[in-house]
Amino acid sequence: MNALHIESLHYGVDGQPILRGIDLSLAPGEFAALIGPNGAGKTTLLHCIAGVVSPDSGYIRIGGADLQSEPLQAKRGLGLSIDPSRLPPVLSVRECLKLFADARGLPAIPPSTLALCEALALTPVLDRWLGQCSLGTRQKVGIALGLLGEPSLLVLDEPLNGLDPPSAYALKEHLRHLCGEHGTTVLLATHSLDIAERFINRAMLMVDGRLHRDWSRQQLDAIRAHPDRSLEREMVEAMA
Ligand SMILES: Nc1ncnc2c1ncn2[C@@H]1O[C@H](COP(=O)(O)OP(=O)(O)OP(=O)(O)O)[C@@H](O)[C@H]1O
Repeated sequence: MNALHIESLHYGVDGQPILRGIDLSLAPGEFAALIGPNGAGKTTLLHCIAGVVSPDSGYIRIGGADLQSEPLQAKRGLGLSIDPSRLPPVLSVRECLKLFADARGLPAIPPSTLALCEALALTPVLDRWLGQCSLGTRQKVGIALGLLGEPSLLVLDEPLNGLDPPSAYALKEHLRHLCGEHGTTVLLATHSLDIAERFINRAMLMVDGRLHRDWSRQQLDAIRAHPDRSLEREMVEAMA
């Protein structure tokens, strides 16, 4: 069964089409990047998958459950990184993690989340108010919240933005471990092609609300192995 299956997805605002017929399937354990120019529709697609906005037509199935007709079952397996601007400023990092653990039905902040916090250098700020944390720190908290409870499908919007290099490295290694060892599926939207191309095993180029090009694991391996090729260059050529 696919971790994510999308068919003929359309979405628009005020009569303006934003997503123009998306078909996409991700298998368990796939580590996929959604790339593309500004305004292509990447965030909108992630918001449709997370149920933040409802598509005008089409289907989204998460782990076999239809997002529209079985939303609770579909969202049970989904983790979404939280935008740092939406974190409550008057809660401490620990209180916020605890709140999300409660919402997932967990008795406490799971050890795996505390281990991720340690890897992301969040441990020293666990008792600091979110309103007093830097943007990069809140970005890390938003990621830790999305990963809490080890959901089987992770949807991350620009997770590497604002992360210092050691934290970005720790996050990539953590995600790679989740995909490889736990069969977690990751879909992340990113502009950090130079970083992403080294660890993803699938890349999809979105242009003007459509998936324009898809690179498989084998094609990415060939790009990595060639001294003159890069995903950045492939993307520019695909858009020419
Ligand atoms: N609520 C909204 N109302 C009107 N237009 C919107 C709304 N949300 C998104 N759009 C438009 O939809 C298009 C796609 O936006 P989206 O944020 O999904 O793109 P993106 O690929 O994530 O871009 P970026 O790389 O810049 O983050 C843009 O033209 C944007 O202006």
